[in-house]
Amino acid sequence: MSDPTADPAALPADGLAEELAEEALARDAADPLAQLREHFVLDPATVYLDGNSLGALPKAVEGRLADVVSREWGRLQIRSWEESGWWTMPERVGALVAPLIGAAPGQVVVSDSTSVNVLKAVVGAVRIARQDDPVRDELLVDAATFPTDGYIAGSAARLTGCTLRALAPEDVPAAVGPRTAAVLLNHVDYRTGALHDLPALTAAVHAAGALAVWDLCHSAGALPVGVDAHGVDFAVGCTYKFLNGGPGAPAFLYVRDGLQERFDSPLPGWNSHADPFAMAPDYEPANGAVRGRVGTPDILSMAALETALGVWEGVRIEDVRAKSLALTDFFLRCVAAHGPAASAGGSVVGSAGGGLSVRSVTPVEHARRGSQISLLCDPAERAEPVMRELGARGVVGDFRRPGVLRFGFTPLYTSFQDVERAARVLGQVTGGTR
Ligand SMILES: Cc1ncc(COP(=O)(O)O)c(C=O)c1O
Ligand SMILES: Nc1c(O)cccc1C(=O)C[C@H](N)C(=O)O
Repeated sequence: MSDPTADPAALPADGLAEELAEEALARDAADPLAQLREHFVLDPATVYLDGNSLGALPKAVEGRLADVVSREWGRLQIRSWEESGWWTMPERVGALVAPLIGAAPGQVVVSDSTSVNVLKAVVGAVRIARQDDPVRDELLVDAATFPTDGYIAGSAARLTGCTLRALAPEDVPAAVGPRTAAVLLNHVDYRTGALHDLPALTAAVHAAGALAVWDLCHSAGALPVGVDAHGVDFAVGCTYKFLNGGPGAPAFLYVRDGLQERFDSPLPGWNSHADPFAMAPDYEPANGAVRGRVGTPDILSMAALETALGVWEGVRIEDVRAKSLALTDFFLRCVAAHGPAASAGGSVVGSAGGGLSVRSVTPVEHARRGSQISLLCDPAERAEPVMRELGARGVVGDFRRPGVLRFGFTPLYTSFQDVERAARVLGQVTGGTR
């Protein structure tokens, strides 16, 4: 078997494709997480590399939803708020997400969408920063952020009277200062798959006396986050990507223990009231993670998510990370092997017939890589038809303008054979394969 850490350009050309196929088989046979794939509904004819957008369906979800619909809703009806534990689901499901992001109990609630939780977290953070120091009137945001975070940060700035400044995450330590109230950053960049240095950036934000809000959409369930260990103040994230909760599954909100009593949510709905059924005219916030709730939870989606999270029982996020890095390393090697490959600036470049080349824009260093590989096509206009053709040949990734092919790797169900096949088909589609 080839050395998995070998430089792709240094591998022998002859028989390389066969070697990689054999290596994939051997690595799947040795993979300690391999049996988890059995928990998912997967089409054997398709390689699914889009779990960074919508995770695959865990098999147990269908039965759970059938039961929630027919028994809990159909027969128990309104009694289910108590008898089926519907009312406390946001905290209960939050407690299942907590260990996956390194949070001790009582700090995570599952509720609403990530977009909505960004508003709660950013406004909440600015309000706390202002309690300590009213002069703080600046909000910093990752310039390359997923758009919803930028739009909502803009609204949060208007609501709180802050100015909003967009900048690259690596420029935060130099930019954050005595006027900064809060900084909103993405742990993993949705387009490039770059992993930002959460511990160092959080420390830099704190050194300036500001609060750090992290969007964990592309890291929760893909790698260890360590929110408690690194002193993160607020965090939000999707549950329909690497946590496989299903389309539109409710998002999570983390509020650090030490800030919970001071968290003044901009969306103080009746579900976060200390005594919701008092139906009191005045708002009195509940304590703990419940304070992040707003209105009636979406029980069907929440039930799907709760069951989906059952797959994680006994799974260590460190093992998931190790497999994720092995999968992405292997993909880069296979992509290089299936197109005439060269190494350029540390990134794999495959250039193929018809003047098409692909270049990885995902950092090579493990410490800077999430669980996806993004290949930039040159010319960019070829990316969309390439992804369409990949889909037609049973390889599902996605495309982001201007010319990025995104491939997401979910260690719970992605195999090394999936990776090898995807790269081989990509080579065929781009015209560079052996
Ligand atoms: C980084 C990031 N933040 C937020 C979102 C979206 O959140 P919502 O579920 O509210 O659409 C996504 C993906 O859709 C995302 O990738
Ligand atoms: N949430 C999505 C949706 O409702 C439709 C299509 C895609 C999505 C996504 O999750 C996109 C994803 N956040 C991204 O990284 O691009």
